[in-house]
Amino acid sequence: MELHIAKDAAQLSENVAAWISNYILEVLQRQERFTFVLSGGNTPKQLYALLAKAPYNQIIPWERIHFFWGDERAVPFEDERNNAKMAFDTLLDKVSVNPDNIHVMRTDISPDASAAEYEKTLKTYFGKEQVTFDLVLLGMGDDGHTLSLFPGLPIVHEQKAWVKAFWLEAQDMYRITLTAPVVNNSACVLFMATGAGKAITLKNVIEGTFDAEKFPSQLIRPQNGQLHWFVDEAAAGALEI
Ligand SMILES: O=C1O[C@H](COP(=O)(O)O)[C@@H](O)[C@H](O)[C@H]1O
Repeated sequence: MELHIAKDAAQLSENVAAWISNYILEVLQRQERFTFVLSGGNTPKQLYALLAKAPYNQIIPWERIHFFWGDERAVPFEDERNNAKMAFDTLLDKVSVNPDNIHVMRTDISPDASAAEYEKTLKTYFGKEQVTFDLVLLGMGDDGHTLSLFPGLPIVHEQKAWVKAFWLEAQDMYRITLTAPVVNNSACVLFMATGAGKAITLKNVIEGTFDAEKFPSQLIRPQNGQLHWFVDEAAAGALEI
């Protein structure tokens, strides 16, 4: 695991934008297409806005990138809480992506149907054996959740399904999420976490004993890939390093 600490959230977003851009360009020297899994929530908004502007809007070959989502809130696309809408508003509507390469988790059908359809999409793209994303961008909630893997819920233990929908009582909505084993097959996973509100949880996730039931972000350990944590000083405040 590599830990990268930035002064604040703005600097963090700059650092991640530069890192991702270099990584995409490097990987695309070896292969034709790049698979990029986007996260939702607040943390990546600044990053997406930066990627949509110079120099990144010009140097990244956007038409060669396939976009996927790590999780979705099952609310209509027009709803501000919809993770895909946030990515369209901040990034995808502003760069020259190929619309056929954008693979959203649908919220206009039932959550279970959407999860089944997404799993089919992944199998069509990657083949039936396993998914290997080039880059998975993740956030971590103050409670230690990542994707839609929330503390204390059965979804944390899912080993078989690649994508699953479930009712999230605490937020009065369905969630659709990739599962931990799928993400752990990726070539690279990059977490972003900012703010003092995440400091104690981050310490538990990175330095604490393994308790995925309590801190699902601990489940993310790519088997053969890289794991990067990009955090700001406020989030890193309780770490011992
Ligand atoms: O609900 C979600 O939360 C996490 C973390 O969000 P943040 O607002 O603390 O950055 C996010 O990564 C996930 O995609 C989203 O659905």
